[in-house]
Amino acid sequence: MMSVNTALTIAGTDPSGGAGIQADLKTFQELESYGMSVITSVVAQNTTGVQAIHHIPLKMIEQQLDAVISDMPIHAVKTGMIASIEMMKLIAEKTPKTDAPYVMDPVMVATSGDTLMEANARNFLREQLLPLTALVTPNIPEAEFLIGEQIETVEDMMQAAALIVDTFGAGAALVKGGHMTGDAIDFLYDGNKIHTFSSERIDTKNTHGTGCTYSAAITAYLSKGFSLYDAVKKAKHFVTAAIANSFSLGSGHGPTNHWATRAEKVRL
Ligand SMILES: Nc1ncnc2c1ncn2[C@@H]1O[C@H](COP(=O)(O)OP(=O)(O)O)[C@@H](O)[C@H]1O
Ligand SMILES: Cc1ncc(COP(=O)(O)OP(=O)(O)O)c(N)n1
Repeated sequence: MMSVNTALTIAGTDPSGGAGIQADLKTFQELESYGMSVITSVVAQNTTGVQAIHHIPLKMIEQQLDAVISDMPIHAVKTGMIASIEMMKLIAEKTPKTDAPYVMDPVMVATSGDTLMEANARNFLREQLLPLTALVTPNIPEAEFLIGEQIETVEDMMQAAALIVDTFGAGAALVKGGHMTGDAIDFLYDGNKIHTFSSERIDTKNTHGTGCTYSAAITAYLSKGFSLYDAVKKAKHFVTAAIANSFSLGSGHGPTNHWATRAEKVRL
């Protein structure tokens, strides 16, 4: 019998296919981890921004979680958009039961500027959910919120990664440099050491869903048993190729190309 590794995403949706659950499942599939999903919010959005949000009733989120956790093996879990404290409480109660590494993309605001997490839920995320993670993957504004300080330099990014782990209790922190200028540099602090992952900045406006895709790729690699360092290294390659081969679809920030590494014909 063929053995298979599995990854679960708990997140909101993107009907235009570039971000959220859709990006996560595409990424899991590309990286040959069997993808599963629990939907927290249905979001009417596209490359130009968010038009409307419908939160799934709490009971239904719980039933989705129970359905997966009670029946399926889960080798890695990621969360994306979790809008409210009530949803966070549920996830904090249920996900540890999976015993799988937990990757949190602390989605607060979309690139378009639309808010995806209620303001009062941010502190709860930091205080209650963060300590459950194997890895948290904030972009610059999210890292600034988590540490309560501005980030202006690469030294600030490294310090933020260390603070998020040593002070706030995340298992590891990957502070992403997509919002900086110059090369796209990310810093991983694993509790012992800072690791640097760098690529040239690609001149494109098609970056819708980059954060979702990156954290989903890390989750897929962890589900397959790669170390945290190797999972991030391979995922950085995956997201860079996805941005470099992105699609000018829609009239705003187009989506990335989730099959770009397959097209390279290189098995990572
Ligand atoms: N224009 C770009 N060229 C190359 N890499 C980029 C570019 N924009 C973002 N990245 C990379 O994409 C990944 C996602 O980062 P980021 O855009 O900061 O996240 P988010 O989508 O959560 O805001 C990171 O590895 C970052 O360095
Ligand atoms: C449902 C949903 N979740 C997360 C995001 C944010 O996606 P992200 O990859 O952080 O980047 P942008 O799409 O904002 O560029 C989202 N838009 N929708």
